[in-house]
Amino acid sequence: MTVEHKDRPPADQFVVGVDFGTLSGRAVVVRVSDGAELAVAEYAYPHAVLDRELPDGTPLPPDWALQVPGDYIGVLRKAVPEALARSGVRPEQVIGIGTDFTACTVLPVRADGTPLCELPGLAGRPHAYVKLWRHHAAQGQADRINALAAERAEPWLERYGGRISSEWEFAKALQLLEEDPEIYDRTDRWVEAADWIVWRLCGTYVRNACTAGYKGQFQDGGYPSDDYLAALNPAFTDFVTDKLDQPIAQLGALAGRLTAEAAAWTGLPEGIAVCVGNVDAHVTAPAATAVEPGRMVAIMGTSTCHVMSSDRQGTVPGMCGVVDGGILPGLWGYEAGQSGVGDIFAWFLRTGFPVEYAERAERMGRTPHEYLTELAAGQKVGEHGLIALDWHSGNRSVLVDHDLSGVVLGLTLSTRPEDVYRALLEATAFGTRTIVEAFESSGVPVQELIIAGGLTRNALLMQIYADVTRRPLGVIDSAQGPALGAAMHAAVAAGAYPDIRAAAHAMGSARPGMYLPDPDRAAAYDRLYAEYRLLHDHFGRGANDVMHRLRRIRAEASA
Ligand SMILES: Nc1ncnc2c1ncn2[C@@H]1O[C@H](COP(=O)(O)OP(=O)(O)O)[C@@H](O)[C@H]1O
Ligand SMILES: O=C(CO)[C@@H](O)[C@@H](O)COP(=O)(O)O
Repeated sequence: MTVEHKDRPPADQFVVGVDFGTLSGRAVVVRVSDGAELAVAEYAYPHAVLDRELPDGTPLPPDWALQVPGDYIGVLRKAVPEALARSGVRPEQVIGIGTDFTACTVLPVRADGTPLCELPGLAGRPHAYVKLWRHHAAQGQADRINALAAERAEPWLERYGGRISSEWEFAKALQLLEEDPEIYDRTDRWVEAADWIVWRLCGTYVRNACTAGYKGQFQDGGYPSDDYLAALNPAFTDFVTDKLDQPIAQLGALAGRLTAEAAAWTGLPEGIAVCVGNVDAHVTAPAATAVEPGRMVAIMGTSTCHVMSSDRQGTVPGMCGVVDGGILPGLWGYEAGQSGVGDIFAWFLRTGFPVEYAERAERMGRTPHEYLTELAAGQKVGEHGLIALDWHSGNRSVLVDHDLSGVVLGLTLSTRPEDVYRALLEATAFGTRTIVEAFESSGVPVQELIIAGGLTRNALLMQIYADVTRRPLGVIDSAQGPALGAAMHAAVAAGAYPDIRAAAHAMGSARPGMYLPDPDRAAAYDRLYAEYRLLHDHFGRGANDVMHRLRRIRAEASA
């Protein structure tokens, strides 16, 4: 069904946005004319993240993080029809569906898109599964990729701040080749989950420009050369030609039409527009109306991604990449990030939240996060005497080293759980300030910080970020920013808007200056931030390599 473009679409047209996060998928039914979200439904992945063992019990080494692709189909079969039912919208009123995904979340598939982990006899092979974005076991391959690229002065390296991450497509594929060549050989396509889910919806495999650029190193019309790949590993020479290369489409483009199978899963009409895939961070920028240069959106959830468009092409040390049109057409899209944020807070709840605290929280009707946040909120800056490094999941920006690890300094016998929890909240704010300062000192100005993602629910965390960064914080209006962004791109793909900027002005919204920096707290945080940066450089830039030595000791012990 094609939609005639009008100045403002009719109020009875709707789109569905589906945000595939780390632990769950969220479907939202959105009104095309104004971005109103009529209903949302969430489906938690039954297998969550496989980081200890496969479903059949096969053990996994440290730093692995896999997922089961069937869980993603569960989101289409459960969350989408549930959101549609809750919305009261009739299926025939829906003109398109858009999706966004975590990235780089990649999987090996056969030519028809069948994941290798679903093939007979491969359920016990770790490399046959989806490698989640935070799969960090390819750091060795990433180190070799970086060393060889620097040695050969590969032109694309500077587009990624000088270092390629172990989280991205080439490092993960090289690990697959070198650790399970049979699975590598049986892989017809190496696919981003962002594109695989669109393939499942419309039967067409097209790569989206966002993951191709940031995670697949596609720059200036090409990938890293075959002879560079051959120098990495001769068996890797044809990786791009044989397993990666595929037509690339711009964000907001039409990937195809909803198939009969996907219509049966979702309850949506066969033939509606299916938008090209997108990434959960980048898709959120227009939902937060950040369509002008210099407006940085930090999507804070399990991890944090910092995305910002600029009219300047620059090199920011340790950024995740700069891609022409990576976020918005016609502008350079920058990405940076912190691979552990909400994940670090979750780790502390698993390991440092005493039973008596849990009982008190339950009696008060608070979640563990809410309870610890309330206890921590009353403290003055620095009162706990702690400082932490937010590297429990490695460091994505600006050091790009996932063999680094977390630190909490200053512990005494009187340190309480709420003290450590607050120190962890603050450490992630120091990490964001480090990134913002890297942009500023590289000549790429950050005019405004807008927060999106699940962590906007924590007001103390937001205020800490305002105080630490000494910047007013805007907050996106939508509690489902990525899903709204995906819905907006679906509206463009369905022809309701000429481009994503027009959709952003009609459907996106954010509140500027929701959290303002307090001068006294900001001054107190400057002292703690100075200590954070000393630790950052001491442990992260080679002065003391103890974190890497500990990993080697652990690897030897676990071997
Ligand atoms: N009130 C809270 N304060 C701090 N962290 C929270 C709170 N609620 C949830 N989290 C963390 O947020 C993360 C989930 O973020 P969310 O944006 O909902 O999902 P995703 O990262 O999958 O998109 C989890 O790691 C969880 O520990
Ligand atoms: O890395 C990216 C985007 O480039 C994210 O998809 C990844 O950090 C996961 O994000 P979430 O924390 O699950 O929202």
